[in-house]
Amino acid sequence: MTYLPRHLSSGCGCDDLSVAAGVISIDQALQQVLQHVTPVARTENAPIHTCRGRVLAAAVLAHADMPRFDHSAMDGYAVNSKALAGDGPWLLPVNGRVAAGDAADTPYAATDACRIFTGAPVPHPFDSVIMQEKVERLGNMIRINTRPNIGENIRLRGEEHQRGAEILPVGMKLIPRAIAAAAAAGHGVVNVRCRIRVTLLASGSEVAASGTKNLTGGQIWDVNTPMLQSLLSRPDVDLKNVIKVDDNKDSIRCALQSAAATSDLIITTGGVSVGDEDHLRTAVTAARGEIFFAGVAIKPGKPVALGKIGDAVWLGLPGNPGSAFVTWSVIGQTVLNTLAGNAQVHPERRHVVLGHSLSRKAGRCEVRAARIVGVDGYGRDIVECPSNVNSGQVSLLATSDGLSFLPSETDHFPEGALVEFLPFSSN
Ligand SMILES: Nc1nc2c(c(=O)[nH]1)N[C@H]1C(S)=C(S)[C@@H](COP(=O)(O)OP(=O)(O)OC[C@H]3O[C@@H](n4cnc5c(N)ncnc54)[C@H](O)[C@@H]3O)O[C@H]1N2
Ligand code: MOO
Repeated sequence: MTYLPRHLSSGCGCDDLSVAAGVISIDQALQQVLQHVTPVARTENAPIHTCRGRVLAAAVLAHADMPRFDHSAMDGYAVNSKALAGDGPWLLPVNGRVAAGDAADTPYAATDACRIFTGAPVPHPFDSVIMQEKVERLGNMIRINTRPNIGENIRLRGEEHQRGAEILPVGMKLIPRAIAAAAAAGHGVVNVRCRIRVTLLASGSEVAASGTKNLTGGQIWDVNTPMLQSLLSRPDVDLKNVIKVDDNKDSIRCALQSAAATSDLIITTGGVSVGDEDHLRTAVTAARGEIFFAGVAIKPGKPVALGKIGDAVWLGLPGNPGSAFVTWSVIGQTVLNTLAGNAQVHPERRHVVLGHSLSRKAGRCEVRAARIVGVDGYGRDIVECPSNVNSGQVSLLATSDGLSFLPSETDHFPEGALVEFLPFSSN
């Protein structure tokens, strides 16, 4: 059987051969992210039930052995199997009763039995619990026909983990199962990274609020703001400001400077390309910011940029909504996960099978929305992609299942080719 590795690494794994002049590969862009972006240092203690989606800033250690004491896994009778002489059946007197919550610190005679219930501590010297269905009750006696195994139906102290054991590692994103594990280890509060303070800035004089009635001239509805607001609606993000700015370098510079004072991350859309009305890069520089890269061999989304203004990271997404979505998914998520201290910085990709042949112009790694249409004989998902991509179109994204990655140097893909796939469910 052929095993394909689950893709947790950075790029598309194939876009580092020939890239257009002046742009870097997706892999290189993601390396730049890891080089320049560091986790936000602020941490806080929070009640565990509020921590879904938050990132652990300190490992969760067990406050006690788990289970904390030997206890019964069944309702029945605790007996001492070593005291059952010869062959059965055996008759034992039932002296005592232990229920969940009882202390059970009084020892019993070795030849006694004790009524016991699920979760109750097992008193000394009992070494097994017989389910009540397997016992015949005769007044104050029980009759046992089969010798119980030592340890039968007893959960032993520390068998799951010992006091001090690491239950959850630093950098883990808390899912409900992890919250359960923290609670079982004795924690009511955990230490998590503070939420990442984000400013979202949509640039473009033509951009009008989504839903605006009676658009005039060259106005368009704002797609990027609601799209990114919803993508940023996650527990590790505090979306502080949502701003719209016209294509004016000074206005953009002012907005960036004030955002930098209150944000860990500034996400802008539009104005990041090379035209006279594209002011983001010059505004970042005018705000005494630094640009790490501007231009990646990704289609759509080539002008995507990363930099820093003061202590705030700047992520410049292109204006075309399809490009903004793709670059957010491929690069932005890694930026945010890194800031959030999440140990898994890259969204996880897997391999899927192309359900049809596809030809295109090589040069950039192409990231196309894809729909899962079936499963092949090996259980691998089969996907279909649209025949071409327009970075302004987002309606297709809404009905797709994920993004497929077409390597930069390849211009023809036969039916059945394996391609990388980033499922939307993990976004
Ligand atoms: N001479 C060149 N021109 C362009 C290049 C290039 O390399 N050389 N790259 C093209 C590519 S690729 C992209 S992608 C776009 C991105 O440019 P910008 O990031 O500067 O984006 P804008 O020009 O501001 O806008 C592009 C497009 O998107 C619309 N838009 C902007 N904001 C929103 C919004 N919030 N909601 C919906 N739509 C939005 C805007 O009206 C434009 O139609 O540059 C190419 N040009
Ligand atoms: O890279 Mo752009 O997003 O093709 O239009």
